[in-house]
Amino acid sequence: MAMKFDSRESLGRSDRWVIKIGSALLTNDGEGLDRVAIAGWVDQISALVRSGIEVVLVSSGSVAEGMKRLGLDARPKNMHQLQAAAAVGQMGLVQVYEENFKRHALHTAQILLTHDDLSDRQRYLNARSTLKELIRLGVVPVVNENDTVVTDEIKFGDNDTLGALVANLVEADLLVILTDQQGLFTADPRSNPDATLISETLASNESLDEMASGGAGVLGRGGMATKVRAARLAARSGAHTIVASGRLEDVLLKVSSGNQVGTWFQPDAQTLDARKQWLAGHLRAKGELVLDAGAVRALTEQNRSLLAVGVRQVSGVFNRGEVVVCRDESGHVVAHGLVNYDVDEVIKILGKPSEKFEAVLGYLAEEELIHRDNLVLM
Ligand SMILES: Nc1ncnc2c1ncn2[C@@H]1O[C@H](COP(=O)(O)OP(=O)(O)O)[C@@H](O)[C@H]1O
Ligand SMILES: N[C@@H](CCC(=O)OP(=O)(O)O)C(=O)O
Repeated sequence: MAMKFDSRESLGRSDRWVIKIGSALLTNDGEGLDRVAIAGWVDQISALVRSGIEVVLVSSGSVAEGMKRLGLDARPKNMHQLQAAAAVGQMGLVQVYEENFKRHALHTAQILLTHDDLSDRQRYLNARSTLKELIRLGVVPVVNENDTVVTDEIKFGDNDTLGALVANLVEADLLVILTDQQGLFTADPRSNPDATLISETLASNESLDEMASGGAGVLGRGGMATKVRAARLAARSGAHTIVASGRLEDVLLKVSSGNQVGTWFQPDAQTLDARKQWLAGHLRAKGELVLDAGAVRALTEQNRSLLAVGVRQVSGVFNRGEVVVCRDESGHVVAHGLVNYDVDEVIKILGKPSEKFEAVLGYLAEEELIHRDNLVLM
């Protein structure tokens, strides 16, 4: 299958972009938001919108701005202090975007999301419809994590992941991640001055993990590791990702003219349909199943449904219809799927063939524990 965007030029002309601006870039050396820099990105985004590109912005910066407003020197360690700082700072963040987009006669909209919003199918579909309607109206949505209500268990934590899931949600062609480095280097350039910039790669390239293992900056959350992961998540809906420096002059306009800036992560040929992308995007599931080697082969090599007979262990609390993670016996994630039985029932039927279900449970709801239509390999 020919790739839809086979050159920087064609990608630069694509219709729908998600642009993520990271904490490391947005903040002025711990002095709150860098308003001059933000005004510059807004000028560029406005030019893109005027040229017909639909843009959803994912912006970090609430914690950094909140820290400044509350007079805090260091990022709070205490969860509630952090959430309070985010709540205060989010006001400043949307204010800056609103003011700047107004200069270009463009409206903005605030969208705050949590992981739960995207795990629940109905809320996911609602978020999608609202974002698409805003785009249709020519409004620039400004998305951030809803830091005030998230807990450790349910947070995205870094906005790269959020950006990728938003790219899936709106079926973007391109995810642009602006950060404080020129792109992905062969090693963390902060500690490896000889590292070189990767200019293009397949998102699935496994050697990227080692290169990106260097951690984040002082204010950033995930470093390059979450950007590589984001590129892979975005690739599931066929989106390309460019990681580039937000400090490079006219960086977004350069991307749109097809200049070779940053690192271009290309998706593999195969993309998932929208429902399977939603399944794949579950980063934290309600439960886990451990599969034996035969079940792993049935899923990965033969494209079969998961039967209870191949399941060795179950954990978590889940009901029929919820998403569970399937792992092999060494702990590697093999698949995500919508399970056909509640956890109490799975405990009773695991390791058993389907014809025994009736004797054990008193009924047979489905032969498969997870039907292959509801399974996505990871
Ligand atoms: N291989 C690499 N190439 C480039 N940057 C890397 C690499 N490994 C780690 N990093 C670090 O990732 C940081 C950017 O991530 P992060 O601090 O999370 O920024 P942001 O807030 O923009 O997401 C850079 O400052 C850099 O030091
Ligand atoms: N939601 C947080 C952003 C989290 C964060 O810093 O992420 P990232 O920009 O990916 O390093 C905030 O607005 O401060």
